[in-house]
Amino acid sequence: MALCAAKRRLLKHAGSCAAWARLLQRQSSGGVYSSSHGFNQEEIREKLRAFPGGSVDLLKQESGIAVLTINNPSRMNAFSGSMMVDLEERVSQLENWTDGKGLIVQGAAGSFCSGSDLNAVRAISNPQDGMKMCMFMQNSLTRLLRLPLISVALVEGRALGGGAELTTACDFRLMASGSVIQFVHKHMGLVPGWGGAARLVRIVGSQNALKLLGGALKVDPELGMRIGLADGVLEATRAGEGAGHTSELLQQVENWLGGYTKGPAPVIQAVKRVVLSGRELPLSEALRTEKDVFGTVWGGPANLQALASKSKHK
Ligand SMILES: CCCC(=O)SCCNC(=O)CCNC(=O)[C@H](O)C(C)(C)COP(=O)(O)OP(=O)(O)OC[C@H]1O[C@@H](n2cnc3c(N)ncnc32)[C@H](O)[C@@H]1OP(=O)(O)O
Repeated sequence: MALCAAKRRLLKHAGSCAAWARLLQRQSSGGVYSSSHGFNQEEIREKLRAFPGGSVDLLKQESGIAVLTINNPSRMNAFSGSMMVDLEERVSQLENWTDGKGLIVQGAAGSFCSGSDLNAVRAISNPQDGMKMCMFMQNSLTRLLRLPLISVALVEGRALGGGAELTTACDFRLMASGSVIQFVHKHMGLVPGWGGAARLVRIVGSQNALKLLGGALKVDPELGMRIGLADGVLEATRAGEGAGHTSELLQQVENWLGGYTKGPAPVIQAVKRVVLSGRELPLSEALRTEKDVFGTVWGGPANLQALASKSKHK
């Protein structure tokens, strides 16, 4: 009898593993463009690598929270071509991180990101190359937002242009006092192209998005909180800027994120998946996905443990 129950549990677990694999496939293969759209990833990678400088660094921590750092301080963390390729590679690593629960995206040395590197932009200003860069970055940022991790942008200093778009590819944004998010595209004769407009509308609504893009408004933490672009304001206790100041802010963000990532990785990842489905899919498809995700945690170790401990939620 006990053997049968154990076998049933094992079969159920195998079944949920298969469901899990299907979900991973469905949600993380998730770029927007493929070869059917004339998108040749290898070709654009090669082109982008011709504009080197800076890096995008990934630190995966035992806590299940990773830190992704946009690192090009001499250009206010602008994205060179090679950094765009780096970003895509880091997203791939995060897609395969089974123990992951949360992600913090930050800029190095006290500033978030000043968008695309204007030197690279000038060199690829022809429409064909611009489209390719745009598709490449849309794919990477869409995959970033679709990671089964709860993500937060730590906005310190300035997030301009593509940097502002990057903040919208995270689930949450926490703004340090004195920081600014600004969609400066209009001043550059542009509109967002990294998916930032589509995501912004979903975050702040079309009225606010139109104001932010049409006016190239500077969003400080106060305005950010008012329109729902910011989810919190970070106040450092140390005066000024510098390494201590930055690591104090990072610690504050880790603590904040810890409030949402406490628990086993499969459960936290399942939470992100059901919210992501609700956000992106038509209702009937979202409901079916929710059922599949539910199947991955129902009768799982955390669920059985909670049942055994007769937990109460007072
Ligand atoms: C679809 C994507 C669309 C886009 O992202 S378009 C790009 C939008 N971003 C911009 O236009 C940013 C332009 N930069 C600025 O406004 C200012 O540099 C910024 C960020 C406010 C900082 O101002 P300051 O604090 O006065 O510092 P600064 O101007 O002396 O800058 C320090 C060094 O960083 C460089 N830098 C800043 N942003 C850059 C960028 N995006 N691409 C390439 N280089 C960039 C800047 O040129 C300067 O370098 P250098 O010391 O003169 O060699």
